[in-house]
Amino acid sequence: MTEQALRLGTRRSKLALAQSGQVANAVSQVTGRPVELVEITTYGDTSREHLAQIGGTGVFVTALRDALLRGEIDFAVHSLKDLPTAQPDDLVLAAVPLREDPRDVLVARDGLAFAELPNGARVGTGSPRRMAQLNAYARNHGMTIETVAIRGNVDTRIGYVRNGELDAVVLAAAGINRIGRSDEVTDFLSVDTVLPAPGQGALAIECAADNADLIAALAELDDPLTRAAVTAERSLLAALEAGCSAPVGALADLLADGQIVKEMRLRGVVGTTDGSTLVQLSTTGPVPETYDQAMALGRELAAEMLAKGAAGLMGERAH
Ligand SMILES: NCc1[nH]cc(CCC(=O)O)c1CC(=O)O
Repeated sequence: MTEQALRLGTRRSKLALAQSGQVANAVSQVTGRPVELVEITTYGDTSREHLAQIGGTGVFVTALRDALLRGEIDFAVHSLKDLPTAQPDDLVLAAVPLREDPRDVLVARDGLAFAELPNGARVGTGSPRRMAQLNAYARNHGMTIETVAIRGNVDTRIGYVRNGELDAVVLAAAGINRIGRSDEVTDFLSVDTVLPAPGQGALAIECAADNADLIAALAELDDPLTRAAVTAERSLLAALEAGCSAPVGALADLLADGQIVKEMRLRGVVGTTDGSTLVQLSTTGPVPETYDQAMALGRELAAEMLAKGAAGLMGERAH
């Protein structure tokens, strides 16, 4: 008798299907069971509004979570950066696999790097976080750029450069890699210039809290250091009371002395979208061994950023 297939709920976008396909293979290896993809349309997929306007929080995940709670699917794969920081009691993040490249990248005409863009260049991004940091960099380097609010899937956004409407667009490296279009990248933006969104480049595998057998099996796909890093980043976001469409960047990484890992560093930034003001700070602490320690690192940095006026820069709160 063949074992019953596990049902993996996924969005239908090319990116979602690519990352769900990868996870499906990994899950079928660790469980020995076949995995079947169940495609689900979310509000974020159908709404044509700008994410900053619809609030951002959870627009890509609510329909998947509802399907989990109704028992229509066994687990769901999300881009961690799209996941609201509040975790519902009846669902658990069973695994956060090893994160891939967390950076943002530029896709520009004529192979241009960001610093080579001509004055007046039109740079497309729907993300207030990217706008704030790109505009701040431009101001500090005597460049003038015009950030243009766009949205749409990765192919659509690259299309704006191809058809000449924009000089460049900014995307997540992880997304462009996962759909196999990394040869379009003309510049990898240093995290010293643009801190990524909290959780960027990481996936989250979520299932119902009462599904103990599946939770135990999925735990094999968890990467504890990725989980510690994204937990600190998301704790910062939560403590700033910001949503995923707020102009907040964060990245946790490990500081090593030779081969020996010494500390975890958490960097954070909040700014106005015109780039005229940025609050950018970092803190370090022991490499977290528990969820609570990772959370504490994020809260500590948030407190320092709030003391420097971060709250006043976030504009309208998503919630
Ligand atoms: N905002 C949508 C979104 N959610 C996750 C990714 C990319 C993959 C990731 O960060 O894991 C993207 C596209 C992008 O920002 O370019």
